Order: sequence, then C-alpha cells, then structure tokens
Amino acid sequence: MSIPALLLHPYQHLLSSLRVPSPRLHCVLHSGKHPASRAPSAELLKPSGHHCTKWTLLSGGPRRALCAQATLKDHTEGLSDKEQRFVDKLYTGLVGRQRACLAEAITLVESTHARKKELAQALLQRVLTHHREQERLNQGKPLTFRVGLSGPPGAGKSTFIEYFGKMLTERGHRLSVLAVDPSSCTSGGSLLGDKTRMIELSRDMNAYIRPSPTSGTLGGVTRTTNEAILLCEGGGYDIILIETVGVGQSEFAVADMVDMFVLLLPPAGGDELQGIKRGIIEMADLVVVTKSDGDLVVPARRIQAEYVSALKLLRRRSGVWRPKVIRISARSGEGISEMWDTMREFQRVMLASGELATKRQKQQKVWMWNLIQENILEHFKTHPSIREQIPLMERKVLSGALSPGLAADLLLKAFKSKP
Ligand SMILES: Nc1nc2c(ncn2[C@@H]2O[C@H](COP(=O)(O)OP(=O)(O)OP(=O)(O)O)[C@@H](O)[C@H]2O)c(=O)[nH]1
Repeated sequence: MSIPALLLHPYQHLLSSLRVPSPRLHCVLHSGKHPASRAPSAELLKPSGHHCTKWTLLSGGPRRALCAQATLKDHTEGLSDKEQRFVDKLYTGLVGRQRACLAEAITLVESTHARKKELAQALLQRVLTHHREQERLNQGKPLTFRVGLSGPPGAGKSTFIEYFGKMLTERGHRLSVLAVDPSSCTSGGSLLGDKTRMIELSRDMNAYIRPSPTSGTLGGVTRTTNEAILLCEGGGYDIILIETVGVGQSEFAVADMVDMFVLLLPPAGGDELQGIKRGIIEMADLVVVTKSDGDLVVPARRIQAEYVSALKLLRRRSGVWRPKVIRISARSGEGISEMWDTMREFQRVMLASGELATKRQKQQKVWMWNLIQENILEHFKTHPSIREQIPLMERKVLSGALSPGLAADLLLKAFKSKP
C-alpha cells in the first residue's frame, strides 16, 4: 500500500481522526515510489501516545514507515460519562434486539455532527467486536447473508421484497431492508425503503425496514449504509437486503457492500431495458425476470433467454459461481422459493471455496479507501486557503481562460502551501 508523503502532511489531523471499522487494526503505510515522496519537505507522522490515537509530525526520510494501531480502548477514551452511558444504552439495547435502539443507532451513524460521528464510531467498534465474537463461536463462518437488490423503477422490487421478506420471516429468519437511493440525495425525497411500499413487511416484528437518508452525497449514504449493515447484524438480523434503484452509480456502490448482487428486470421490451448498463449486468450473481405471470409469461421467457445468452458473453467474476437467470412472480409467488434455494446455493459454494471471505475482506479495504477519499476531498474543498478560490477557478475553466489542468495545479499548490 503506498501513499504519497506529500499528501500525508496536510491530512495529518484527518488521518488522526480516522476511525477504521476493525477492532484491532494494524496498518503500515509506506511513502512509496510516488514522485512526491522525494520532496525534501516530506514529513511523516508517528503516534505520540501509547494507543496511537494522536499523531505528531516526524521529520525524516520519506521511506520511514507509518504505523497506525487502533484499539477498542482508543474509541472509548475521551467520552464523557454521559456520552459513555448513551453509547452503553444503545449498545445494550441493540444487541438485546430492541428495534428502537437499532433505529437510534442508525440515526447516530447518519449524523453529520462531528461529535456524534465519534460516538457512532465508538458504538460501531463495540458492535463489531460483539459480532466478531459471535462469528468466532460459529467456527468463523459469517452469521449473516448480505444481498444487494437492484432494478429499474417499476421492476417490481417492493412487491418482491414484501413477498420474499414474509417468506423468510415465516422460515425463522430476521430480515432488514436498507435502501441506497441516489435520488434522495438530490431531491430530498426517498424513493426506496419507504414503509408504505411494503406495508405488511413493515408490521412484521422480525423485519426491519430503513429508508434511505434523505440528505447527503451518494458517498455519504454509502458510508452510512455500510455502517447500518454492521448495526443490523449486531442487532441479530441474519439477512440484510440492500435495495437500490438501477440508475446512477448506486448499484456499483451496493455491489461493494454485499455477498450477492441480484438484478431484478421487468419483462419489458429491449427499448425499456436500454437504460440497464452492461456494467450492472456484469456485477449480477443472479438475474431475476419479474412479473412472470398471466400474459407476461411469454415476454418474461423471452427476456430470460436473451439474458442467458448475454451472460455467456460476459467475463466470469467468480471461479466457482456462474450467474443464473430465473423467472419469478411476486403476485403468484411462483419461483420465489426456488430463487431462495439458488441464493443459498450461491452462499454455500462461495463460502466453501473461500471466495466469500476474500470478497468481504476486499470490501473492507474498498470501504476504508472510499472513506479516505471522501474525507480528503471534503478537507480540500473546505480548506481556508482555497475555499474562496474554487468558484473563481471554476468560472475561469468554464470560460476557457484556464485549462482544467492548470486550474487544478494552482488550487493544489495553494492547498499544499498552507497546511
Ligand atoms: N403482474 C405482476 N405485476 C407485478 C408483480 N410485481 C409487481 N407488479 C406490479 O408492477 C408495478 C411496480 O411494482 P413495484 O413493486 O412498485 O416496483 P418497484 O421496482 O418497487 O418500483 P419503484 O418503487 O418505482 O422502484 C406495480 O403496479 C405492481 O403491482 C408481479 O409479480 N406480477
């Protein structure tokens, strides 16, 4: 893993406040071979306290290693008694399967308030430790199944989740449905996860439905969804469905959070499915043609055949699983029990081959880097020495007075000159 030394220096406090969701993280960042690492002013950081929560600048060669070690203690130190009691209450309620505590905990991770974010991390760290312990008792096997569900508007997602969710709870599972909805970021309204879309399931005590937060960037929503997954798992939900609408980038983000990615497609003509990007189909572990009932059975069969052929042309992402295309009807219930069997088969095969564990590990790394990127960009945009220059530079780029490259160089120079 390499990081330009030049980048480390302005982000000292960002890195110091970085909380990585692992009970005991030990990571070593080398200054690497980036040209910036040869800069004479390159500075590295070293932990100043025993628990490495604080960082101080360390002058020295760019090849000096940087060690970050975060322990559970780090996350609980510095909380006032009141804050500690609050975190304790949420944690106890959450692992005691109280829905109100889960809801409050998710609201906490969605908060943009700096102190609340720290409390959220302290809570998450405890939940994660608890969950890891449960998994250890389960011979290291995951206790939960994370499923991403995507499809264009009107594909029948909510009707399907309602039927599927009830089937799962009747079979003794506990299900949570989380939504990643890019439209909610711009319109302030959430299309997905809305309780009114799944009336019966929302009344089921073994199901928990959480709408997408209605503010923030897709990056922010992604972060909070990742954290909400951990909270739901800590709260004893064994199946986590993450629903997203098949537009924009949200399905790519969701594919990076889940064990299995399922794409729902309506039995619509080619034109209506034009909007489905090839990239999404490539990510699907299972393609499900919906509404295969009545007059729609014939078009559903045709779409199924088309996708079976299309999938053959795509590069395989797994060494042990070949994506399948099936038909279901949430109206008649046909095919849904078989669909669940296929999903369990996927889980079994992926677990046995070790691919599932590798996938989850890779996702943790992607998640960490997404957080770093998001934080660094935010820090850049709000940095006092350039905040006011940004609109000016944007105007100059738009008018053609400055090339985008030069404008970016000037802003970066200003940023680096005043830490
Ligand atoms: N015939 C038939 N119609 C269905 C089935 N499932 C859903 N529909 C209908 O398809 C329409 C869209 O269904 P929704 O479940 O709301 O679809 P959605 O993907 O959640 O749509 P958005 O909320 O817009 O994202 C509704 O009119 C449903 O009644 C099915 O299995 N068979």
